[in-house]
Amino acid sequence: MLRVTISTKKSTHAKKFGKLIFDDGTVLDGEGFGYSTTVFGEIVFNTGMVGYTEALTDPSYKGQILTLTYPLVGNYGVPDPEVKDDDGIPKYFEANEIQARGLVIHELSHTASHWNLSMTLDEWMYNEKIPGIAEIDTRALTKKLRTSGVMMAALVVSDTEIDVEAVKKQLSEATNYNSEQFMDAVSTKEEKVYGNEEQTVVVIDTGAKFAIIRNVRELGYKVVVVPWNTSYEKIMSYNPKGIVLSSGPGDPQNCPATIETTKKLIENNIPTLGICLGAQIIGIAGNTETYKLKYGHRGQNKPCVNLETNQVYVTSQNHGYGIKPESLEKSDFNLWFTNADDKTVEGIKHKTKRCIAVQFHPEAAPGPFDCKYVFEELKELMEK
Ligand SMILES: NC(=O)CC[C@H](N)C(=O)O
Repeated sequence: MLRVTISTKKSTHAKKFGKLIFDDGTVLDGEGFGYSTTVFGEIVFNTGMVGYTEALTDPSYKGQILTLTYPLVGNYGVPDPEVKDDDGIPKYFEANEIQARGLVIHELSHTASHWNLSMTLDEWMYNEKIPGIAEIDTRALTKKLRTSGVMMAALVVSDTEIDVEAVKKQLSEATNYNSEQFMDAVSTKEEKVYGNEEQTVVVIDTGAKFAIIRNVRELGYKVVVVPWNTSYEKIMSYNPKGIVLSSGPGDPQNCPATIETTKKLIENNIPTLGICLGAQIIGIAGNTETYKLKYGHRGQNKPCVNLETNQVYVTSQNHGYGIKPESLEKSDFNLWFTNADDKTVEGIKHKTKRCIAVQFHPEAAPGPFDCKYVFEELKELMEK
């Protein structure tokens, strides 16, 4: 007989004050949860219905306060970070700790039930010292961001009354997201090796999600993860079959060392796949231009058309910058994928070299696996 064990947990923390204070002066009242503290960051929204554990640990959310539009959050709890895969990578998370600065939701589920939960969302965020605010109309908030564009905000969770004027002053002095430097915070400090296969793929870590490493491992290669500013010569010393430029936070222009390395990878026809930030870096290295989107693409149901097959795929996305469509014309790339909603650039292929890139997340985590074949395309390039 099949026996399924469902774990159930209840949050036990006392009620806290919570306020969300925007750059434009708007103040929203809510109920604080997680850790009592004040954070400043760019406030963005994600329209996915599930996947808060993956989203919160995605290093691309560094420096951002994440709003979830789905109205009920936390009901399946949080799995055990100690559960690892065969390479010793946490199985259910995208980094070793929460990366977003704070979380904004409508209703927090105080009771969580799931077969693999080890704690509630409230407990996890408390342990990781991350503030959360509930009882916010996150759909109205999303409409606001879609109209005005993303902006800086403060999220305050406190056990005592909150002094709004004092926080407004701090917010006006906080470092703007656009000029924050994230690479030292998200990139590995030293090389990391996974597996002992004969052939190697080097992942340049500009804030890589664990799922990117997992997917390259599934292709059957040893993976060497290197810091974001590793030189071309150092990378070639691993004798790689191919390179993956990872996802990551912030403006791609803040990764000049990676852009320089990428120019050489392209010049020397080294098989390369870029994902999200990695795609933008490849774009800049190959003479396209990037720009900041008004409110970005963050969700798991973003339709993209593969122009080679005219097939539409539902993709997982989390980005605030993009490659300017009009800059492709005079660049070294052809358009590969386009966004069916707003015609933004979702994938590019080099005209003559073994270099491909996607703006969406073929590794999903969270989201649909429909575009996993992009990793197979890298494999084909490596075996050409
Ligand atoms: N997920 C990512 O790699 C994001 C890329 C980049 N930081 C952006 O926001 O566009």
